[in-house]
Amino acid sequence: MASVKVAVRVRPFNQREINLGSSSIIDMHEETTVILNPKGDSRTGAKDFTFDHSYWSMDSSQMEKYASQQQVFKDLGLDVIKCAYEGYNACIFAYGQTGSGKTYTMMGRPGDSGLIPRICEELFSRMKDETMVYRTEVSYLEIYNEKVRDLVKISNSKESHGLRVREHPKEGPYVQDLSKHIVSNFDDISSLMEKGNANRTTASTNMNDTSSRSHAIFTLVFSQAKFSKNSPSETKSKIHLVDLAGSERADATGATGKRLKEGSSINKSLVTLSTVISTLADISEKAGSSRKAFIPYRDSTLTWLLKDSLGGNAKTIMIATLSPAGVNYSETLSTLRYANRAKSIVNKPTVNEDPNVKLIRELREEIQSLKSMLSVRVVYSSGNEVTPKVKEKLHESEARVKVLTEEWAERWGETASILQDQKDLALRKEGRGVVLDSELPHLIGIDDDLLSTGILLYHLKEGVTRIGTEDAVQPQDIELQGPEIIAEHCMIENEGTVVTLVPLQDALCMVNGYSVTDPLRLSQGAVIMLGKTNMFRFNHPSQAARLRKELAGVS
Ligand SMILES: Nc1ncnc2c1ncn2[C@@H]1O[C@H](COP(=O)(O)OP(=O)(O)OP(=O)(O)O)[C@@H](O)[C@H]1O
Repeated sequence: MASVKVAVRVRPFNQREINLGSSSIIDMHEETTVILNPKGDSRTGAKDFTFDHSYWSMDSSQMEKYASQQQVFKDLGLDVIKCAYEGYNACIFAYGQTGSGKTYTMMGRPGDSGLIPRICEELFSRMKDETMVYRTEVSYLEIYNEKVRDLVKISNSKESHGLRVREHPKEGPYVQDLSKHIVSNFDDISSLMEKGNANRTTASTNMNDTSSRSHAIFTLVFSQAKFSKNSPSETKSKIHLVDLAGSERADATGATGKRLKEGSSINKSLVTLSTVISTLADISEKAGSSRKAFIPYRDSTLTWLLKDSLGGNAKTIMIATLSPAGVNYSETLSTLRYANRAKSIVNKPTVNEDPNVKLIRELREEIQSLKSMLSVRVVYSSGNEVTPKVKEKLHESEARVKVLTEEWAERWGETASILQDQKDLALRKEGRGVVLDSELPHLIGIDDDLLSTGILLYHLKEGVTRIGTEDAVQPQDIELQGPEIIAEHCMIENEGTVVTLVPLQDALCMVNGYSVTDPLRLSQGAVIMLGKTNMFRFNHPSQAARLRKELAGVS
């Protein structure tokens, strides 16, 4: 059980508020936030709220009071990193009036990054255990007018503007056909983030020049696996980092037409969020009551997708952002009340251990206890008829552990070797297909065996790649079989931009249907036949990119 952690943060005055001559209505002392009613007197008009953190970020020149992006990250971001490495799901969501600093807190500005980039950077900098295999997958979506849109993989098809939310019986709600990207370093994440941010729906409103009109959910799925002392461990943590669209009043934003429609959709999600939060808070406050309350997760796309983060299997942090200005008193008070309510929500986070690994661990525990049971029986009651049954159970469990461990190791071995190549090779989901991106020149096997189902991709490393059979005296980098393949058949020399096929000892080599006996420079898309049955397509990604550019310049 873990209560939702709640923080509030007040930003500096913006130009509009300065022009209006606004005075500050927010004060903070340690964890307490005090809001003054600009119309009341100091005695009757002050209300105070206590949170896990109250961040005063109004004026960076007041160093001792000022809460920087780094401070917020240290308190909240590091919690998320801890969850990721322990295998818990985590969620941070920023809530607040439009223009109050949600995007600044979550994403930040160039040179002054917010929680999301800092969390991603720290996640990678902690991947130090060399015996561990790490896997990080990213997706980025927005919910705009209640529809889910992929922010990284934008296509013009109608479907990508309204992806379906579905629910997996074990893994919970997910977005069907959302693109997922395996990333191997912070730069990979950064470029996805930039792409997604540029695609996010923003607009200028009276309250904020670049107001986010959508709810944005940046999701990291972080897995770790290790095989040590003959036993596997594998955990998976899902982290949602959420920048909500602003809560707003139509009169304050001056919204009409399209902006008003956005406002009502944003509010539909926020109203449902509010109902979900208050129902969950009621449940926790009336713990022990036998009545089962209905929680309307499905009433909005946002709450449905965040179901696990609200009252479920996740450690959740809410950060409520505030304007300091008196003109925003009622909005700010309502944000504080909302945040105060969220403090009561109790989640039920558990470590997400791979089910097979869990089973292996439990069986090992059982084996241990069976063994100690046996040793006690041997000492005190040998001849007892229960012993054969215990022995049989022990053998069964040991055999089962062996099989499960082998299966797991094989599966992880494959994943690990793909991840090893990850710098050059990226597997991404696109629509219903999977796209394999590689930056290095490579050969793709074109198999004429109707029954073969795998895809063969051979990277052509810098220097020489030897191709032949396993019988060759010198070990070959690519071993082939089949008619007319000789022990040392050919070499492929990769000198960066130039890749050359070098046939050896009259070996049967054909390129684009022509027999080749002398070294030949390969060009993008060439079809290579080695022997009578081994056919490959040659891809040179950087050459292809250059050709694409040239073609675009021509048309
Ligand atoms: N703590 C802060 N320190 C300095 N500037 C801030 C801070 N918080 C917000 N700002 C600035 O205030 C402006 C509005 O902030 P931001 O866009 O983050 O608001 P928002 O809550 O995301 O708004 P919306 O809901 O309309 O998207 C931006 O120019 C941002 O840089």
